[in-house]
Amino acid sequence: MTTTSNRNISTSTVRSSFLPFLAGIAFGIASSILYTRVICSRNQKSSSSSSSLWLQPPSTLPRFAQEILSNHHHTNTEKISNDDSNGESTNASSPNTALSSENWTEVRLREWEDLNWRDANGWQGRDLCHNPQGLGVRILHYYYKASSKEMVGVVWFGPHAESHRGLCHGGAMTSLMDDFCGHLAFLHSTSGQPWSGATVQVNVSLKKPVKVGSILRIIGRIDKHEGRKIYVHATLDDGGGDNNGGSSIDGEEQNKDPLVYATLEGLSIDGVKMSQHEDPVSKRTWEVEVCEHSGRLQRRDSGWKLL
Ligand SMILES: CCCCCCCC/C=C\CCCCCCCC(=O)SCCNC(=O)CCNC(=O)[C@H](O)C(C)(C)COP(=O)(O)OP(=O)(O)OC[C@H]1O[C@@H](n2cnc3c(N)ncnc32)[C@H](O)[C@@H]1OP(=O)(O)O
Repeated sequence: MTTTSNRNISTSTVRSSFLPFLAGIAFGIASSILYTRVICSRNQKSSSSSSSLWLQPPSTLPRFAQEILSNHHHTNTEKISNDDSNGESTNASSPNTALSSENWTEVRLREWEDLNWRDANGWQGRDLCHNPQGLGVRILHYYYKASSKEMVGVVWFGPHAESHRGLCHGGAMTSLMDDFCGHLAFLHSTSGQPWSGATVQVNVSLKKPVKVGSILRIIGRIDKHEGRKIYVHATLDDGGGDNNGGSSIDGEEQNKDPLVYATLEGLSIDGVKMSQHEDPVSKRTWEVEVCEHSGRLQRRDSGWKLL
């Protein structure tokens, strides 16, 4: 009898001390599940929204960029030559007014777009300014006009160009200027050889901080060609609209004076053979033709015809 009652007492004591313990464990598990679900989903939401915002340029480009793109429809084919006419008008107007002309050609290099081809043909990595997956500074489009030796580009400053909080590194702007100077010089090069030339001076004046995520315009021209020296002037600006990743759609914004972020005085040397490959890739030529998809005139390298 005594034994039974002792057992009953001890069982009920165990139960009464275990129940709160079990309840505590259950509560703990439930709260940690709840915490994980709520907090993680919140984190996932914020990280997925930031990645969709930052990992690609915005799908709607600012007005100036849309205008640059829409002004380059063309229906004629023409054969490339290294003289300045190229069947294009000889209007030596300022870069801004020249944008209304149809005689700009989009510049396309296979090594910027076809990464498998790039890897198979001796490149070791990705282009600093033209990597289609790049998150630093990325040139989305370049247009060249041989008659006036001008070029214009649409540029995206991605999340990996950041320096000060929310603002881009001056080196991102300078890399862009280096690329612009090199391309303008090589497009105009007398040698006609691919990748034959080098930028030797990039004097960049940084005028305003660029926000991460901005889409800006780079526009410039060859000022002087003295022997092998090609002098380039360029401006990085907002194209006359809102620079914050998308311009205002109303017409007033469009007519504002462009906000200048940086200017370049650059020098490239024509005909320098920087890399010593001797293969069909190094013997490419520029070709100007209408793109079968967009109907737009393009200046692209003949490497598109190589396997
Ligand atoms: C065809 C279609 C198919 C498609 C093909 C694609 C085409 C590609 C198109 C687009 C791609 C564009 C990609 C652009 C990428 C951006 C550009 C870069 O990143 S380039 C890499 C960074 N730059 C360097 O690494 C240079 C380093 N420097 C050097 O290696 C040497 O300085 C070199 C080889 C350039 C010197 O060349 P020397 O020896 O042939 O020439 P010397 O005689 O020294 O100079 C010639 C003239 O230039 C002046 N000069 C040279 N360097 C100078 C400097 N730093 N400042 C001022 N003047 C300089 C000299 O005083 C001389 O002038 P005086 O003729 O005597 O009046």
